[in-house]
Amino acid sequence: MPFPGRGHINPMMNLCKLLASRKKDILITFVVTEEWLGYIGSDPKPHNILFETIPNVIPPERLKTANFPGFYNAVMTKMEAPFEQLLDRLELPVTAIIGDIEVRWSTGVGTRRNIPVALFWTMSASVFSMFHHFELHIKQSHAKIDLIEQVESIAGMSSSNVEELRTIFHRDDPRVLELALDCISTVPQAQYLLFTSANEFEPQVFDSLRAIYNLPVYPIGPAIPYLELGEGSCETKSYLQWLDSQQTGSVLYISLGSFLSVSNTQMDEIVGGLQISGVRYLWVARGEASRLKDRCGDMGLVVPWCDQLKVLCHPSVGGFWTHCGWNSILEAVFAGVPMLTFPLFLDQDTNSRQIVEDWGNGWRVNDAVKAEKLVTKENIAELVRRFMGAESDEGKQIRRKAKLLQNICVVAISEGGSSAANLDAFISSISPGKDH
Ligand SMILES: O=c1ccn([C@@H]2O[C@H](COP(=O)(O)OP(=O)(O)O[C@H]3O[C@H](CO)[C@@H](O)[C@H](O)[C@H]3O)[C@@H](O)[C@H]2O)c(=O)[nH]1
Repeated sequence: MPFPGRGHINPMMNLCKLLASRKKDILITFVVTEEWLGYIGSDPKPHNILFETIPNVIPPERLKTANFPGFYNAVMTKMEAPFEQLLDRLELPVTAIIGDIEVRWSTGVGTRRNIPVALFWTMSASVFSMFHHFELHIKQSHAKIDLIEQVESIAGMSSSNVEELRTIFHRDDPRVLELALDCISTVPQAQYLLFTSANEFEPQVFDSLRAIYNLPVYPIGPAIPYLELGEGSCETKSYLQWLDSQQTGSVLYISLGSFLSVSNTQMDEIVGGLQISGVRYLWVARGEASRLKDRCGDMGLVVPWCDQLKVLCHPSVGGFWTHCGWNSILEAVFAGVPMLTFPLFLDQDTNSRQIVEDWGNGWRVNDAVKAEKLVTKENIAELVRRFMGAESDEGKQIRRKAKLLQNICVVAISEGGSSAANLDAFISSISPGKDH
């Protein structure tokens, strides 16, 4: 049961494909709303993953951004009953439920029906840990989340995390933070905890989570579509052909996420800055693609959507300007591409810091804490030129770090690697006949 959003459905489907590839006789029912079946129903998938739907009981995707707290709340309150009705209709008994933590109610369903539940977290383990410690602090001090305004420190949390929580509290709707914390509080009722991360990406955090929770913690990631990289239809996409005609490492790939947009003024500065920089770029701009196309001239290609992992793995792509959604970051890590970070929402400031300060495979475009401030086209041009330039020592350094992390990633998902072993351990523990 994924949360209905691109950044959640994709990793959940990738997780299911990984499970199906390692256990041929598994049968997976992937539950989506009727609206989401329309978006992903015809995507290729193995025969042992089946779609089932629940009615459109939540607001449609096109209204999501206008009232995200309302949408988030609807997922947590309206989907549980139709999900249970669906369970009653299924022919085969369910041996395990994998539920996105952010649907909140899957552990309740599992407990009532005596079905083991694996909760799946689609952000980083570091963000999970930050929310966990904040939730604990609030519970223990009987305070409301606006206590983040006054506190200097919280046990188990770095001062950067406290600052990032403050940013989330101010910039995003506090109701979203409150609901996310509520979801985290359900984790002790689950039987397993799954992450789309690799143990080696956030080793101390995973150690501490294993000490906190009395249940198996499995980092199985990255849950990105690497199994399908070699596949594809015969027709080559025009943007891949365009990339074929560019020089190695010369193209900056830009994507600012699947559902939030930046202000028009900031967008104008980004377009202006790219033009001045002289760097070639491929920009995924969804609804804004046609407006941007007219203004980008012949240095850039603007498309509404692309096969992102294929693009990041293309040899012509030398950098990624990202809004820091966790899936996009994992794809860049897998591809060994350094990042320019431009966080906009919830976990993205923490992700940006992880890239810039912990991993060293990227630079910031905007300062996380002062994200409201406009970044001018002059600053953008200078940064992009420096970032993509082949010669500078600092540029070489982030590219070296990106390759190092890529190697760690490849080892983790290869046979005998930590993520592959965790997938097998999870499969074995939910297989019939095992004692949960
Ligand atoms: O042209 C495109 C653009 C995006 N994608 C895919 O869309 C997904 C986007 O996911 P992500 O990068 O995580 O961004 P969001 O959709 O914005 O993710 C939401 O969910 C994430 C996981 O919970 C959070 O980290 C983010 O902050 C939150 O905005 C990824 O799988 C991309 O590969 C494409 O395939 N083609």
